[in-house]
Formats: sequence, structure tokens, C-alpha cells
Amino acid sequence: MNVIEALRWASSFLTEKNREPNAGEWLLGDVLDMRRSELLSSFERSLTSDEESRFVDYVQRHAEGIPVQYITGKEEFYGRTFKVTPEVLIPRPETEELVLAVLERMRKLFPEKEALRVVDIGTGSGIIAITLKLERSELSVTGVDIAEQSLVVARQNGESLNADVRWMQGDLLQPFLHTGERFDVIVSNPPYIPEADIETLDTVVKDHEPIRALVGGQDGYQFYKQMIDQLPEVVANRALIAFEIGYNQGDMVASLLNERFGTSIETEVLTDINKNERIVIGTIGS
Ligand SMILES: C[S@@+](CC[C@H](N)C(=O)[O-])C[C@H]1O[C@@H](n2cnc3c(N)ncnc32)[C@H](O)[C@@H]1O
Repeated sequence: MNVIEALRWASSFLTEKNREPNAGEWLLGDVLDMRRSELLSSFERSLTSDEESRFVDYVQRHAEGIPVQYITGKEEFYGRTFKVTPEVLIPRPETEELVLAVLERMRKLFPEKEALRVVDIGTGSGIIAITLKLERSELSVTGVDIAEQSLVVARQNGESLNADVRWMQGDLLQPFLHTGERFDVIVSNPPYIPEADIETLDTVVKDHEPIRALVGGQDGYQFYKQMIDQLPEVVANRALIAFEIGYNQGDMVASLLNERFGTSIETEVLTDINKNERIVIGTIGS
């Protein structure tokens, strides 16, 4: 089998199984350690029998519904490659927009390059915490997750990408309550899908990604409500709060922040590249 034959076989096999036909390109790229563009210019290259059997195994596993990223064990985020396992949410491009918004707002609110204290709640594979640290090395970044299994992956990503982040296991902002520790930037992409909506998700997501990374209680707002309740005890006098949200959760999350902080906060809802509500920003002391 050569590259073009392998891709044609994968495309028709995956189509038959109602999966994304182009997934074969990512899987073959991983087997041959080639970027997609390289792969598409190497159509005549023959696969060794070992490469061929690995590729067939990968395609069959994806046909059974296992996400490509859990098969290859990695995903790109903000131009870097992160390790992912079934213990963590697969990084989404929408979350790159959250990171971008945080970096932009940070520049406005804190024009001096300071060692700002940043916390990422529900860090998962560590993508947000690590990317912020690598983009602004002077930041002092902490990543928190309830699940030690996620933190194992986050730590490995921190080490392989050389990002010095403090990792803590804990329930939302609980580890910092009654400690006096305060943060200048609080960022979170918490689980936000309402319990009843889980059934509507694609099986590739709901049967394979961790439920604790997806479901935000009955109404989807459980984690925003808890964090916003805890926030006054951990935010600095001047602070930036940034939450990723579901496509229709902007007004509710912004009004939870407004109720909690009154006139001392300014909130805005940002839409993503697909024009869905995606981010709520709260600025305190601007
Ligand atoms: C939607 S995922 C986000 C993961 C990662 N930040 C990202 O953007 O890809 C939510 C994360 O919150 C974690 N989590 C769930 N409940 C939590 C809690 N009570 N306290 C801290 N983390 C929690 C989950 O383990 C999961 O890693």
C-alpha cells in the first residue's frame, strides 16, 4: 500500500462507518510522522508492513468512535503540541480565542510587564495555564483541577514544553479560600453543558471524553455560580476574570458577575469566530 492507496481506503471505510473521512490524513500523518502538507506530496511513498498495520488499527479504532486525538495521544493548541489522554478534554480551537482575549485584556489592564498572579481553574491538560506562561514568561501561573488524573497530563505537558506552572489539586477556588492568596487574572473553561443536553452530543464526545469535563450541573451554570461566589475572596483590587461559556450562556454569566460585584465590575460577552457567544470578560478596578 502506498500513501494515496492508504488514504483512499481510509476515506471510504470511514465514510461507510459515518465518521469524518479526512481523519485518515491525521492518523497516517501520525504513523509516518509527517505533517499533512508533507503527506499530500508523498503519494507514491510505500508503507512498511508495520506502518500499514498500525494505520489500519488506528482507522478501525476511529471507526469505532474513538476520537483521533485519543488515538494519536496529542493535539495542537496555540501552535504547540500537547499530550492528551482520555483523562482530559481534547483542546478546542474556541479555547484559543479565550487565551487570545486574556492576553489582549491583560495588556490593556496591566500595561506594565508585571509578575501578575494568574490562576486557571479546571486546567485539564494544562493548555490555558501553559500557553499563558509561555506567551508571557514573567507571569506566575497556577493550574487547578479536581482530578489528579488530569494533573498528571498537565504536569507532563508543562515539563515537555518547559513551562514553569504550579499545579494544584482542588475544588475550584477552594484551595485559596482563607489563605489570603489573591490573583490578578482568573481564567476558566469549566464544564458547562446542562445535564440533559449530554444525550444530544455526538457519541465521539459523550462516550469518550470525561463527563467531569463536560457537565455543568442541571442547568450548566453550576461551576460559574460556585466560582463567582468564591471570587471576592481571591481577586486582587484590579483584576481580570475570563470564562469560556456555552453558545447561549453569556447574559446569565455576565449577570451573575454583575450581581456579585455590583458597580465595581465591567462585563462584556465576546463571540467566537463562528459568531457564537463564547467568552465572558469581567474587569475589576479598571
Ligand atoms: C471543560 S474542561 C477544560 C479543560 C481545559 N482547561 C481546556 O480548556 O481544555 C473542565 C475541567 O474542569 C475540571 N473540573 C471539573 N470539576 C472541577 C472542580 N470542581 N474543581 C476544579 N476542576 C474541576 C475537569 O476535570 C476538567 O479538566
